[in-house]
Amino acid sequence: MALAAAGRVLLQAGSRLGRREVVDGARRFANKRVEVEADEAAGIAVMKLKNPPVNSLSLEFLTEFLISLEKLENNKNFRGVILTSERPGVFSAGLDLMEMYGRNPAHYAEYWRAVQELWLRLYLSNMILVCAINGTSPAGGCLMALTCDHRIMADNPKYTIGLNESQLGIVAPFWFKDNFVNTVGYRTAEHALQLGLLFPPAEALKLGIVDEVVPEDQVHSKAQSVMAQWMAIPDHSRQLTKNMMRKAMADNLIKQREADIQNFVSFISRDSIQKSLHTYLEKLKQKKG
Ligand SMILES: CCC/C=C/C(=O)SCCNC(=O)CCNC(=O)[C@H](O)C(C)(C)COP(=O)([O-])OP(=O)([O-])OC[C@H]1O[C@@H](n2cnc3c(N)ncnc32)[C@H](O)[C@@H]1OP(=O)([O-])[O-]
Repeated sequence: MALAAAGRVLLQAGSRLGRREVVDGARRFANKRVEVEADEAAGIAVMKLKNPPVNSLSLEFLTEFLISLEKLENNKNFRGVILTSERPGVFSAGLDLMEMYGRNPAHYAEYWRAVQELWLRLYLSNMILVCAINGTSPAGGCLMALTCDHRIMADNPKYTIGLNESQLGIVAPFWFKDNFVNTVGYRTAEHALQLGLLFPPAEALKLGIVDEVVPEDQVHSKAQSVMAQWMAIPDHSRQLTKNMMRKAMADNLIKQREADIQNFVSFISRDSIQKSLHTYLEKLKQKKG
């Protein structure tokens, strides 16, 4: 119920943005920050993140992404989605730091609700989600990948993936942590989360953060062949199994959603946390210069 209500709010916000356009009938649609190549006959869509420069998960991005996802969910012909980046090199830089820095509590609350919604919608999706990780994917970017049923990463040692929040002086919330623990196991998660570790593809594969590492130019073909394998399983049995595996963890957030928002708002509003974010943003700037 709460999920549906939040979804409606996002849809209203999306139509206010007015940036959605339908291109080429049902086959392809795009808004400013997400491009969807939808092959209705095959039942598969490719969702490409395109929020330059680094696909950060801004509020506008989240709104547009959720609208596109809902559109696919509402069309029963679509059974599978491949998530990838329109910009090879960066899958997603994670949550948008500018949404969490120097804003007011109402903004933090609105932003956090949208981040929760992204996770819940992806994590509980009935569709098959395959992630084609064609670039670096820290923090929120890693979380998006973790919601998928299968993860394929490009074999480029420059790319990293993981939950690096503690390096920024912030803390991955319990549901990021739960999703990570359920993927890599408790001890690995405990170690990696405290140190905020980011892993290159070979290590990510060893730890089970990703399921496969393939040459960069084969990420998309591999994603298509993995999708074909998953599509061969009857939907009802796969969906019931997925729900059985995931429902309890999602329910844990749903039942304390408002408290989680309040926690985030009071945490991120602290002077010490704002200072940490300021320092991190300065570091990013210096790296550039
Ligand atoms: C409790 C909360 C839980 C939090 C979860 C999270 O996800 S926290 C997030 C944890 N995420 C991270 O720790 C990742 C931080 N980012 C990086 O490490 C690198 O940007 C990169 C490796 C992703 C790409 O390297 P690259 O050499 O291709 O690109 P570049 O470095 O030159 O950046 C280009 C521009 O983008 C800007 N910008 C970058 N990221 C963000 C962002 N998340 N947001 C907003 N802006 C961001 C950057 O400042 C610069 O702006 P400028 O100066 O042009 O105005």
